Amino acid sequence: MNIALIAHDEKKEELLKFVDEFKEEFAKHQLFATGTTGKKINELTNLPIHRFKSGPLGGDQEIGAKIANQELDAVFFFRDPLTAQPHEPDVSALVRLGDVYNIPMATNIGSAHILISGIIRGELKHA
Ligand SMILES: O=C(CO)COP(=O)(O)O
Repeated sequence: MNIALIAHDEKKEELLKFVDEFKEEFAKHQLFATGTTGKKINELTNLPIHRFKSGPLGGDQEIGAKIANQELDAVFFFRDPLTAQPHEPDVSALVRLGDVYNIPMATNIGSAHILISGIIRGELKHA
């Protein structure tokens, strides 16, 4: 499966810990990320990961384009709901496209655990 991993700055530690915890599973998939998130995941886990631009510089839009081209099967997007983002329109556009194309998308650690469980069990449509 093609999986995108994205986190806002205040949520990066949480996503890193999550990816590290499920490293064995993530290693079985093709991973994509926004720039800084991908760099940090790769440094921590050594997992190969395709990095797009940093979110505020267009990375969210690049991932959105991948969704529109139906090239992503699942998205983990740990959003920070308490901090204003300069690229909020891009964030909304990414989430919107996820809904347009019915892409399973976890936007917090609670739903992330459910989504990774589904992936591990092969319950996703494209798994
Ligand atoms: O801003 C982001 C998502 O909206 C994430 O971008 P970075 O991974 O480059 O920090």
